[in-house]
Amino acid sequence: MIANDLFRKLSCGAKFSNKNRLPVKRKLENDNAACLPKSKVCIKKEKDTDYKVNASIVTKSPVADIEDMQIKSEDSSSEDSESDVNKSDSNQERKQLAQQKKILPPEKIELNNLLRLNRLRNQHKIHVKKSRHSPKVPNIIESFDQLSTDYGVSSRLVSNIMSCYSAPTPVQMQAIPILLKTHSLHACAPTGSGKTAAFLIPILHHLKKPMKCGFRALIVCPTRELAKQTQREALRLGEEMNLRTHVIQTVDDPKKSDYSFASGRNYDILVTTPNRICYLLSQSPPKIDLTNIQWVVIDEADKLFEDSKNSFRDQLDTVLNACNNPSKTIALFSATQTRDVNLWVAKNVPNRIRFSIGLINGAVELVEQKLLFTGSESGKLLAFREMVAQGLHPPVLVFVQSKDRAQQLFTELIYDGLNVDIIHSDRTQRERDNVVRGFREGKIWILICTELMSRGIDFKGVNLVVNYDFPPSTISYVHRIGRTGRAGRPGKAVTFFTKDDTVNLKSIAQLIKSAGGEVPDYMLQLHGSSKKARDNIKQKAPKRATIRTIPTFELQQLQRKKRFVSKSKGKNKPSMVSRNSSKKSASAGQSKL
Ligand SMILES: Nc1ncnc2c1ncn2[C@@H]1O[C@H](COP(=O)(O)OP(=O)(O)OP(=O)(O)O)[C@@H](O)[C@H]1O
Repeated sequence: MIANDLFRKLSCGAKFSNKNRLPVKRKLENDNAACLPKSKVCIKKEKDTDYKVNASIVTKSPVADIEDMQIKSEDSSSEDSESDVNKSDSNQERKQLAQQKKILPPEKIELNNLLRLNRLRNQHKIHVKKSRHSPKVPNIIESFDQLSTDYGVSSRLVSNIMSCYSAPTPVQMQAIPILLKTHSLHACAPTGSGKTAAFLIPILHHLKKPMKCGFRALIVCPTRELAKQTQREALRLGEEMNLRTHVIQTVDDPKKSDYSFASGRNYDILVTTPNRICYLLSQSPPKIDLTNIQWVVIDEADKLFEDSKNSFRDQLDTVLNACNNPSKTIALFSATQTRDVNLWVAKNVPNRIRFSIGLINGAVELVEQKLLFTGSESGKLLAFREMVAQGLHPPVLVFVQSKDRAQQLFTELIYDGLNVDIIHSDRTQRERDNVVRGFREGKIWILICTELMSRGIDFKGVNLVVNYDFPPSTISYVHRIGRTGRAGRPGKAVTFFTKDDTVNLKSIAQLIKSAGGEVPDYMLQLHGSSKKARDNIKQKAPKRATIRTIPTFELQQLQRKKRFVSKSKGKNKPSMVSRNSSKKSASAGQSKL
């Protein structure tokens, strides 16, 4: 077929007499055998083209080939009238097409399509993990248009989506069709990869319009900030659909916190933290009715499963018992996964589909990551000031390990004349809301925060994350630095460390390396720390010296001591510093920087 096709192209415009009408294949062979200089050129061309055609066939899928053939046969029909050869050519093509159709039954075509979709899954690093009880995994979607053609999603919703986003992200490609088919799901996808829209779009589609039967969807988030952000996204995607998305503001005011059966039930979607919902359920009679819930989404699932005083596992049991609709769909999303969550999900949602995008618990490759040894606490402050002096590009998020330290750093930086604020759980809700708004609007350039803000919060265009205090775990690291490098944008993350931060240093260095970053070899060769040490550091942050500028006088004293130490070391005398490690580290920091 290829030779015929080529021949037709090369011979375009030439006239053939009847006696030249040999079968095309034979004619080409004859031409090759007795080639004149002119025909040599033709043959050479023919070979070039032949090569190209062959190459394109190799790279295309069988389905694409069939489509190609159909297009070619249509094209050639216009040329056919020009010569008899072309007519016979076209006949032959039609025969071959019919033959192909015979060779490829509809199932085979379907199979080819599946192969193509699987190739796309690999390309987007979508890894589906099959389990015994999970249903058939729906095909991925490649564009948002498919939502209306394949799933009957309303044009209103599709146009809302397309006014926000042009194409689905990998997690959306796979999660949206799964949830549109109302299958339960457990998905793990990198920070900033669009998980929120992945669950909101199917929920908005299924709920369609407001109804007076109370909450039909429940989204559980670890913090109120994240709940409000999810509500905002729901309002944006559900514009003009009139669905009512509610965040519980208060549980103390009886008038404002009655969501019981008798309360009018003018709500559709509830976004909340587990504590609030459990509190309302624990009232007698319960102040919230969840009997009509068809969708339960657990966002940041592994955070909610972290052991705390009010273990979320118990809370979740309470919540799921209250959502007693047997046909509800349960979806769990997170950027990181822990064994605990996997075990819980396997036991409680056995029929879920499980998939992940890219490396599980990996850092986003778009973030340029750096580990910076500062020697001591005062070294950190110097390093931060140095970064400011060199020019910071706001907005910048700075993570510290406690509220006290947030306040200490704030006090230092505000006197440097920086446009800085803090957010932590001791601030009132109004203060927290104002700070988040100020940061979003660019009024605050540097936001100092605790672990509270490490999960889920989507500040547009954060340029830099500074881990002023070393994160308590690799998972915390992934989430903290995931506040930058979101939705395909690049970002930077700098993590300060001192000699007190060795427990997770190796694993974080490995993580940076696997995301394509550079780390010194010695970090990768460190001994791995024990599980006990890792658990301890998660439970209790290391004790650190107060964040404060060391007055010049004190600094001189420290330097004198340092000189004394180095002299006495030279004389092999016991070091003063070895008896006072914090001072030793302070001086080390000064020298380093
Ligand atoms: N299809 C898309 N195309 C472009 N941007 C998108 C798309 N979907 C979502 N986004 C944007 O990507 C950003 C991150 O989305 P989102 O907050 O849902 O991420 P996430 O995966 O939940 O992150 P995290 O794990 O940190 O919670 C948001 O600003 C969102 O508007």
